[in-house]
Amino acid sequence: MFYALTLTPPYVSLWAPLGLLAALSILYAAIYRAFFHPLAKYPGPLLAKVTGLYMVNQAIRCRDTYTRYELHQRYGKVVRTGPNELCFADAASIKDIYGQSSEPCLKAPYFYDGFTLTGTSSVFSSTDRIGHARMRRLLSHGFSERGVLCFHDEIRIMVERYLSIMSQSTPTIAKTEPAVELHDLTHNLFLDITSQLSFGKSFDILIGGDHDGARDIETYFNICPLFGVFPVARYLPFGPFKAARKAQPRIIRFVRSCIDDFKVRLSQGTSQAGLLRLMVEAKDEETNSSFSVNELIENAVIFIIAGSGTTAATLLYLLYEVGRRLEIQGKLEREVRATFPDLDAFPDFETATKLPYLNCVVQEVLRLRAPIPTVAPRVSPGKVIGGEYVPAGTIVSNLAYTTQRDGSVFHNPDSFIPERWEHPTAEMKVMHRPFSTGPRNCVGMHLARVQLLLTVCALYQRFEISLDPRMTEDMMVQRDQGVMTPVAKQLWVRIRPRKVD
Ligand code: HEM
Repeated sequence: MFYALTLTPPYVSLWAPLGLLAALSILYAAIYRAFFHPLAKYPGPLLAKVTGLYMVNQAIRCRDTYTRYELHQRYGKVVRTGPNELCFADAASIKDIYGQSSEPCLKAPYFYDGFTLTGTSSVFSSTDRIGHARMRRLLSHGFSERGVLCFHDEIRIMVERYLSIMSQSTPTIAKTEPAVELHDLTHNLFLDITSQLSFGKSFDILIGGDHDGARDIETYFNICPLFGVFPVARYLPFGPFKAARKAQPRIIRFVRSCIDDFKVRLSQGTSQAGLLRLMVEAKDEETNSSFSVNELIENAVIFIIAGSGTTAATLLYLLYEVGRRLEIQGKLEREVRATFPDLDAFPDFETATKLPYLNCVVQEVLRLRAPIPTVAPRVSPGKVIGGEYVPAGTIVSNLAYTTQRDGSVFHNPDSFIPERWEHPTAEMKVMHRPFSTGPRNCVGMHLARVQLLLTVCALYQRFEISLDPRMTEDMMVQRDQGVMTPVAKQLWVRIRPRKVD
């Protein structure tokens, strides 16, 4: 022991000053960030002001959105959520951050760079203004409200399949247990539709069960948002990181083969309508360019990621919120059944989109249970945001989760009241943005609406639906993992096919 002690002085002399220097640098950075940084005047938790690890910890615990919301309740409409980050919840900054502008706040690369398979950007992950505008032009025709109506038949076929699986399950299960679980079935419906449109070939999970490509995409995209924040995570040799790395080349091979097959069918004149066809055939006049193969891969995959879980979660929450309120359910059923009385005639979108109460219900679900009300970070170019100058390079966002619950704009903000949308105020329209707003709003908004309205109309047209008593609010708490989905991953309902004399 004494021998050991006699060895310590040289180490002490080497490490002690280094340790002291490190401690002093950390202390200096913390004091600077808390009291002298250009963002020092903004309120927020002390820990968030001095280290980005505060919000990283919230994200790892799936509490990023909830924590930001709580911070807005505590500190007000502008909160410093990181050493170099401000999170807003007022009306003015929505336009300043996300609106069309000659000085736009571009998407923050640290967040969006992770969403790539090949190293090429998709329309979602692009952080470059000009490159992004080119992709939006290439996609604009097919994603327009008229454009997505070309996919009506593909969508109808899948929804018919979904309904038929439900009516088949009901009588057999009914002998012992008159309930059907809709969470997985609904996710599979939208995975099947989106893969049909994006890859020209459906996963067919509704009829065929598990699909390797779908599993790989889920494995990779559950982890890849971390790659932007911690690039080193791409190379970690264990657990989900390793699984994601292994899935990556398989996804690229799979999507490339779908594209190749599709091009053959296109040349033979046997291909169907869909997003892939739109992308393969699109030409941008302004740059005289088309999508490269890697851009086709990136975009086809991002449509699956951005388009299936979001639409599924919206439908599940609609069935849940409506199912809990008999009065609302009755009103919706009466509207749908009076409009589409013939059970053999599948509802059409042009009629469905004009149903006033249905539209109110969808708006209210998207207000209270939006799938992406989460942080959408942008970089300030150095401009006035929400009335104050925000220095260049500051990460800024405006949280829809908070604005859509603002009690000064939405009365009884935590209650589900579709009627509030019968006469929305101008402020409600600004604060409500489930599909975001401005040049980076959701390109798939019209497609989502077509899928949702057709499925909801067909469900209430054909079935008597009621919530199973086992459903509790705890099961439907939104799990905050980028896309907000029911934590229990279950929605149990009782379903009886309707009979009309
Ligand atoms: C109810 C369903 C949906 C909701 C609530 C929704 C919501 C959103 C939101 C909030 C954004 C902005 C995200 C950000 O800035 O980080 C977004 C972007 C996007 N969404 Fe959707 N989405 C839905 C369905 C879809 C569908 C069906 C597709 C395509 C098949 C799609 C494709 C995209 C893409 C590609 C972007 C990026 C657009 C760009 O940056 O130019 N979404 N969506």
